[in-house]
Amino acid sequence: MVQLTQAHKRFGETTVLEDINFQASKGEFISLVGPSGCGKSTLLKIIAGLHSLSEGEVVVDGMNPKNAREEMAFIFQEANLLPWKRVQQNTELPLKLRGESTERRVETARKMLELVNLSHALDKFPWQLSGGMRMRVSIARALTLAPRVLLLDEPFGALDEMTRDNLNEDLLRIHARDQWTAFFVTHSAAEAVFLSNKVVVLSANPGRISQVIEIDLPKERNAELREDPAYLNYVAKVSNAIRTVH
Ligand SMILES: Nc1ncnc2c1ncn2[C@@H]1O[C@H](COP(=O)(O)OP(=O)(O)OP(=O)(O)O)[C@@H](O)[C@H]1O
Repeated sequence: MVQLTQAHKRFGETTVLEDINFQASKGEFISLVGPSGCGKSTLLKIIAGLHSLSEGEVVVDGMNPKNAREEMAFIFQEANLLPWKRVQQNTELPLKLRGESTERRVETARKMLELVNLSHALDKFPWQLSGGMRMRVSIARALTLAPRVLLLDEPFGALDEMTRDNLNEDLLRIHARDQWTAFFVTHSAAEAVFLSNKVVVLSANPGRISQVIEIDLPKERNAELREDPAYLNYVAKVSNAIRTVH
């Protein structure tokens, strides 16, 4: 679904990403971790077609990312909701921009808001929501596009631990249903392990793939897993890989 071959990215004289070779198949959940500034966000933006490569190739579903934009959705740390629009209208926005009919927009947005447990909040404005609820709207809005690739840049970084854990579980439930391919940037080893089947550890200056850690845990994951020794071992392994990366 996503393939990077000999990918290099420079900003001016500075090489930010070097020699990135990686591929993700349909339905994989890949987390990107590594020290601050190692190029995680840049890598997501390259896959999204928002930055172009200096050398090498990136292919999304057989296409140049710029031609695959309709297949991808991006979720940022900020929910970026329009303050003067209600939850329902905020969620419909991408479909409106795509020129979908009102009927289809309304129906799809309602379904996605139901999926993120926000059916009770359709008429609220963003300022009437908690941080976790705003992020749920942001997820619902991205899902209206029925993406095949979902790119998430530290989406839960600003939330408290319990809200983050709940959202992680919801995200996995939706992933099991829809099977998009996910690239998820996080600073949390625990979050990366809980969500992913692979954790990519990047080193900094320049950003290179230091390790790919396969997470061999059951596909169905719930709150109980957080106390499982196998899960905790993986968290220790990923934490250690981030700490010792060079
Ligand atoms: N548009 C840009 N122009 C120039 N330099 C950039 C640009 N975007 C990012 N950089 C540089 O590229 C490097 C990687 O940035 P990036 O945001 O991808 O790192 P990151 O791993 O996501 O960091 P963090 O974990 O702190 O969010 C940084 O040194 C940054 O200053």
